[in-house]
Amino acid sequence: MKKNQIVDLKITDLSYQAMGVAHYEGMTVFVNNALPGEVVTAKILKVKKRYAFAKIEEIKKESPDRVTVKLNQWVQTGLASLAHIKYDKQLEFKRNQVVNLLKKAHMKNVEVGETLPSPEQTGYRNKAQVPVREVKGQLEIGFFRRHSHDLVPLTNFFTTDPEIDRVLVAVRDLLRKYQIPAYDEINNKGEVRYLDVRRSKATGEIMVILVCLHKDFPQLPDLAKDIEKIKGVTSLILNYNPKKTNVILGKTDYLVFGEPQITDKIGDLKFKISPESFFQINSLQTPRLYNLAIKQADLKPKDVVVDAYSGIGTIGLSVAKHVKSVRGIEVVRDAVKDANANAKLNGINNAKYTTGKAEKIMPRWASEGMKTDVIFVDPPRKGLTPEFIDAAVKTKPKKIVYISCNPATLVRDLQLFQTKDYTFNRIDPVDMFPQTPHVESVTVLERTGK
Ligand SMILES: C[S@@+](CC[C@H](N)C(=O)[O-])C[C@H]1O[C@@H](n2cnc3c(N)ncnc32)[C@H](O)[C@@H]1O
Repeated sequence: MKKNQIVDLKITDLSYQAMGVAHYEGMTVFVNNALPGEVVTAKILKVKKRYAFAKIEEIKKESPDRVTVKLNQWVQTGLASLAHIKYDKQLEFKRNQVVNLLKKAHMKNVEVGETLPSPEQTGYRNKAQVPVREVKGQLEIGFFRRHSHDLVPLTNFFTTDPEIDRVLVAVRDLLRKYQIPAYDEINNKGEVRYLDVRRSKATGEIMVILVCLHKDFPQLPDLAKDIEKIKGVTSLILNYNPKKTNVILGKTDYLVFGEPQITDKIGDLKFKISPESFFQINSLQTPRLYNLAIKQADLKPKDVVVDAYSGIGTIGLSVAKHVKSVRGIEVVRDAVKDANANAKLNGINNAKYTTGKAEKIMPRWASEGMKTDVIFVDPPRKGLTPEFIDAAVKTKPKKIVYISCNPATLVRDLQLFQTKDYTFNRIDPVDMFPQTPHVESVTVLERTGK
């Protein structure tokens, strides 16, 4: 097989990154945008030892699950790489990810629920973080083409709240008006690197964060005055990121106008959110995810609860009024400040959040003799660490409720829990990210030993 070769392929599967999978002369070929059941003529783009990448030249037989996508760029950029598949098939795809990983790990007798659909399938994101770059001599916002830093200009981000798209475009136009340069990542020059916009569905407040190379620039006062006039915008923050790095946000925020936080709601509780703090991006699906987790936790008034990887305390504070106490752990200092302030804001006085790495704090608590009843964990994609798992089980919780955004690390961690007298019999996938291959899920582990 050679680069640029044209081949006919029968697509038999969908990879976990949503690429069509075919086999050709002993090689596995990943075909962008192709669906199982399709027959395509494809051009080989890259050849490795055992696999290759290809792109479709022509679809000879189309899958009945294919839907027409208004903008090809949504699929090309990875912004919405499942958008060409019917929604019910997307849900099936996500469930299958979990089923296949369990099978690979020889984990039997586990029921995998149907994926809980999201109430909104597009426009559901309450936050957008979009790169700003110069393309053909003009400042543009958009999304990077998959596996590259080539900006594809966009104004409709499809999965983002349309009100956020409106603000993104308005700010882009102002950056052009004041001739503020886009970031040039090759030479680490220019000014605006990213636009980060958050909108609270509950209050309508909109926070704009300009991620900039410098702390200040001459046009900032005039730009700020105009941004303040954009309908709905309640605060502007300059995030200072001087480094040559792929990390989006720098370490320092400067408040240009408005409140330093945005207020959102989950159920009856209010949450104040700082720019660096994590907040679930699918506002309508979040309470449904939490309810699924909390219902299965079967909490009692005497329970001591740990909320690990707590963000701004959304899970722990949602249960605090029904249990004895909540202790939370979170690594981002501002998020911990938000969590403790959010406890006060909601009249909760039995919840306390601590700054630090969960894999360091949990062993400390265990060695101090802490006993728990229920532990909620909601780690980032890399999952838990053996140190955390060891310490968590030492505190002897009846239940560990694992909210996961990566089924591969989930299954790895569940295997380790099984060696420590914890068992589980079902996993419930929840669609937090429609049109993308991301799989969220809830698993409840129960203690079997004494
Ligand atoms: C998927 S978010 C969940 C947040 C929260 N439970 C929620 O539902 O909004 C994961 C959180 O873990 C935090 N985090 C990442 N690594 C961590 C670590 N080693 N120890 C503690 N927290 C960590 C992140 O800052 C983020 O707030």
